[in-house]
Formats: sequence, C-alpha cells, structure tokens
Amino acid sequence: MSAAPAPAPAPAMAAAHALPSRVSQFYALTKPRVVQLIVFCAFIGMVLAVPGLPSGAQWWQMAVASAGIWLVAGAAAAFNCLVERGIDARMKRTAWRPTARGELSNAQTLLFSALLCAAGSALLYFWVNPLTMWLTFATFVGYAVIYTVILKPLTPQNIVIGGASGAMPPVLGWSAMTDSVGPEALILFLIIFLWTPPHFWALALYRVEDYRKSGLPMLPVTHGNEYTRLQVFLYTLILFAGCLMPFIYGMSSWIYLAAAVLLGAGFCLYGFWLWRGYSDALARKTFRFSLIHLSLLFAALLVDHYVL
Ligand code: HEM
Ligand SMILES: CC(C)=CCC/C(C)=C/CC/C(C)=C/COP(=O)(O)OP(=O)(O)O
Repeated sequence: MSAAPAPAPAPAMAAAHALPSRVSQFYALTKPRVVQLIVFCAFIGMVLAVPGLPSGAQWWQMAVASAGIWLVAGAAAAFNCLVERGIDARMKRTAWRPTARGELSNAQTLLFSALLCAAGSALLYFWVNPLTMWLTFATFVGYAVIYTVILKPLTPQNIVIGGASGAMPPVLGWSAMTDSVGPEALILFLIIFLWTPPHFWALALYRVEDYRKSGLPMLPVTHGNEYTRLQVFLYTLILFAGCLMPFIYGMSSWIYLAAAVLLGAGFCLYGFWLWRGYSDALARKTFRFSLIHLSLLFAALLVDHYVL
C-alpha cells in the first residue's frame, strides 16, 4: 500500500515555519562568531579607556556602543557575503551561505546590510559620539569595499592591508568612551593587525584547494605552502614582540605580561612546528590556537585592569 502524500501545510503554518529559518539565514550572513570576538575586543578597548570601575552611565554607554559596533560589523559581513556570493559558491567552506545558495536575493541582502548599518550608525551617532560613528563607518568601508572588492582579488597581501579594518575594534571602543583615539588604543590596534596574518594564513594553508578554486590570489596559492609557513612563523615572532607593548607602555602590569608571554610562546611554537613540518591537522590547530590567543590576551587585559 503506497503512503498518501503528506497534506500541504496551510499557508499561515508554512509562513510560521519559514520565519525562524529566514531569521537564521539573515543571522548567518552577519558571521556571528567573528563579530562576537570583534565586539569583545571593542569592549576591552572601552574598559581600558575608563580608569577604575565604570559608573552606571558609563556601563550604559558601553552597552549601546557594543550594540552599535555589533550592528555595523554584522552589516559589513553581510555586504561581504553579497559581493562574494559567486566565490563563496565555489568554496566548500562557504558554499552553504544563504547568499551562495541563492536562498536570499541580492536586494534582500543589500537591504539587510543597509538597515543594520543605518541602525548601528544611528546608535553610535546619537547615543555615543559622532567620532565613533565615523570611525566605525570607515571600518565598514575598509572591510566591505576596500578589502572585499578591491584588495582581495588584487594581491596576496590583501589580508595584511585589509587586516587594518579587523584591527579597529579596540580603537572604536576607546573612542566610544573618550571621544578621542589614544596611544593605548593604537597599541591594541597593532596587536590585532599583527595577529591577522598568522590567523588567516594558517587557515588558508589547509583550505588551499578551496582558495585555488575561488580564483583569489591568497598567499598559499600564489607563493606556495612553504613560503606561507615561513610567513606565519615570522608573524608569530613579531606578534610576540607587539604583545609586550601594553606592558612596556605602562598600560598593563604583570598579570597581562604573564598571559602575553605564555600565549605568545604558544603561538610561536605552533608557528615553528608548522614551519618545520606541515600537516593539515597542525595548520588547523594553529588556526584554532589563534582564536584562543586573541580571546585570552584581551581577557587578560580586562583582568589586569581591574585586579591591579
Ligand atoms: C582581514 C582579516 C581577517 C581575515 C581575512 C579572516 C579570515 C577568517 C576566515 C576565512 C575564517 C573562517 C574559518 C572557517 O570558516 O572555518 C575566520 C574565522 C574566524 N575569525 Fe577571522 N579573519 C580576519 C580577522 C579577524 C578578526 C579581526 C577577528 C576578531 C577580532 C576574527 C575572528 C575570527 C573568529 C572568531 C573566527 C571563527 C569563526 C567560527 O568558528 O565560526 N577574524 N577568519
Ligand atoms: C564595523 C566593523 C567593526 C567591521 C569589522 C569588519 C569585519 C567583519 C572584520 C572581520 C574580518 C573577517 C570577517 C574576515 C573574514 O575574511 P573573509 O571575508 O575573507 O572570509 P570569508 O571567506 O569567510 O568570507
């Protein structure tokens, strides 16, 4: 006996089921995990900009600034998904994205990105300060246009130069609380700027076939596996030195220093092992360690600020 075909859902029920999946499709465009770490780094910039414990009003300002930066960063990520929908469709890692699968139209994605960007910018302009809004908007343009549209298809140094927009969050956080950009914020910028190449190239090494198919001139495709491994190792060494800057400048004390030395040594070791002998598994571990490194380093800045 053949089973009767399932009855078609009533239009209202179908719409109710479609809603959560639509929401999660839009949410996925914002690259949530990346943006979480971005907002965390911005938040640490805010914390360090305020001597001692923040007042009630300052906590409120931090919450609004974090929401504004989160929205604009999400908008930048969605815009990147729109521009790169063709490239994403060719790579295993990104082929699932709703833009690559054609589940969201260009107009829907553009509107979503514009709405997030406008909402975040308004929060920053009216409830934080115009300087933070303009710096965040410049970061949006830096990532969504300069990196995604111009640099990425142009040069294997794309992520080094484009990394400047990824490094902006602590500067945005600092300016949200002080209406200025201090040297301390620039030191934190430098740390993320130096962290980006080993973070990305570790991933690009084990995703090299994806990038070959994409047609993008990423370093392991243009200069090969061995050269990229050397670059990863050298950047972990420079990063180690860069991470000492908050201590040398006097903005953090020994708790941060201990964390920076331990995490930096760990990242240099991964860089060294990867340089001496390659495996996809080791490259993947190095990439994962890059995320632990940055998260714990910024957490150490927070602990150091409040404990000492
Ligand atoms: C130009 C700069 C950057 C490039 C090219 C880059 C590239 C990437 C890529 C391709 C992935 C995807 C890994 C995967 O799908 O398996 C990734 C993951 C990630 N990146 Fe970056 N990244 C950059 C900057 C940053 C910055 C500034 C942060 C945070 C401060 C960050 C945080 C993360 C996190 C948290 C993940 C893991 C996402 C997940 O597990 O879903 N990245 N990055
Ligand atoms: C306003 C503000 C703070 C903006 C931050 C900009 C931003 C989202 C920076 C993060 C960098 C990032 C997601 C790189 C992913 O590389 P990719 O785009 O090459 O990776 P993909 O291949 O996964 O698309």
